[in-house]
Amino acid sequence: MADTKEAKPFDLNALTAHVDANKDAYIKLLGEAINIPSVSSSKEHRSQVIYMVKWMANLLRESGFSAELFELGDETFPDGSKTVLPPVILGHLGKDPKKKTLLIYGHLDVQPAHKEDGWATEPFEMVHKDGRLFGRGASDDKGPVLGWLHAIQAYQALHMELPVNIKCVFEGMEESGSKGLDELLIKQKEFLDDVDYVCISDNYWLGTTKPCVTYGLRGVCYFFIEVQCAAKDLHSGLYGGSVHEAMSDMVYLLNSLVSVDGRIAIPGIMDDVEPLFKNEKLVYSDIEFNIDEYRQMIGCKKLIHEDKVKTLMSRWRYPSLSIHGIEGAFHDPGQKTVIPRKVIGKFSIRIVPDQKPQHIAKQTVEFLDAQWKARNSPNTYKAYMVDGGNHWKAPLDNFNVKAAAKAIKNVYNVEPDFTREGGSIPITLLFQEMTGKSVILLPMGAGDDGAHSQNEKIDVRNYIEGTKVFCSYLHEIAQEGK
Ligand SMILES: C[C@H](N)C(=O)N[C@@H](Cc1c[nH]cn1)C(=O)O
Ligand SMILES: [Zn+2]
Ligand SMILES: [Zn+2]
Repeated sequence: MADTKEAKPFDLNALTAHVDANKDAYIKLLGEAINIPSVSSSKEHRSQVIYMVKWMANLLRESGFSAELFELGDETFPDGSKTVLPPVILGHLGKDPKKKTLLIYGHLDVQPAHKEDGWATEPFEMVHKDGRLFGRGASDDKGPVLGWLHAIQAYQALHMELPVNIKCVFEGMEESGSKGLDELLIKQKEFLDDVDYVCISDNYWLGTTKPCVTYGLRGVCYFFIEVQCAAKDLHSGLYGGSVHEAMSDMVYLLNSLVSVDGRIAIPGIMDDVEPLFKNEKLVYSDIEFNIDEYRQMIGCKKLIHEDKVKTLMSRWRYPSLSIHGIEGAFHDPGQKTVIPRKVIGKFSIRIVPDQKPQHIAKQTVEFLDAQWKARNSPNTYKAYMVDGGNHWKAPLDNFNVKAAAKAIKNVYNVEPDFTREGGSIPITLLFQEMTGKSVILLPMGAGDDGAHSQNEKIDVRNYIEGTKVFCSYLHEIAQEGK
């Protein structure tokens, strides 16, 4: 926003007071964002994702950003149908050559959600209850994206000069593998030329009380298995016993992938996992993490490992395989007696340094092909990787990490934990490789926010204090060499 008044000196107290005073407006805006069902995985919601991206671009422009929308072309689905991808926002605010340039990234799309999945309230209508803001995307990632905007607006409202030039990349396909984003950034590579630091707020604290700075992510390789047994669904009473059923084949294949204690059965899958470095376990033992609280929070009777270090290592530095669902299978309540004609099994493998998506794809498909051969079913079968996203790990000894830790200390008055994240943000490694600069994750939400789950929420405290952390970080990151 054009500012004719003389700039005031930096004052964190004034910024935090401004954030507190605007709490209600910030909550209202998050409510507007949550009410847009920007689910990237379904064709039906695509217009809503596009609407969400344009909504955000307008907010950025109102705050003085130049925010350009870049089209990514079409997405082709496995059945051959196509739909347009949502555009990506490449924005910038300030081009002062004397200032450093910070790149922030976030996503405006969300995971699917239906009240019938077990939500207490409508997922796309924000509910403010007991200091919590419920709704799909509250923590992942609409709250953090708006937090950045509000932090910048706080500087502007108080006529404090922004300490850094800001660039932003906000996309609408992160929850579906960030389709098209790599290609766009490679094509627009000059956009990243002058970036000095990258900061992403799209993950969560480990627990509910201690803030953290995150230096690693797992990657994700997502697979489909298709099995077809007939031209149409069949009455199981009339046809059962005469047909090789696709669903039985699918259960056999999916069951072959992983053992009860989480061991992935694919031969060679662990070969490229980075060996433990000397005393690595100490890195995890120092982190504040209560294994019983964790177990209770997720509502499990028993975890695979009872031990804190092993659990953290299994979430952060070892691969895992999860089975997500079977498209075409009957899942409604009640008793439908059908033999589905075609089913698509969906599973993913979270990958870690030094595993490579293409190699994982080859090992996995070869394994499934061998299982299929052993099954000796006459049905039609196909297994393939639909998306492969890289892991990311960064050094901790740099100014970006220091600035983030200082910002946390300034606001929360604690030293953060340094964590890795079991989830994935596919574009992170490319930012690091293309800029050659430090990338960090600075989470806003808490470990119990329920991202991707029922009743996702962000606590008002995290939303508001997290915005203050961003205010402070914008100042701290500008201090290098000063
Ligand atoms: C950690 C981040 N907020 C997130 O939820 N990422 C997703 C990304 C993804 C990639 N393919 C599908 N989803 C995740 O880790 O599942
Ligand atoms: Zn996210
Ligand atoms: Zn997510």
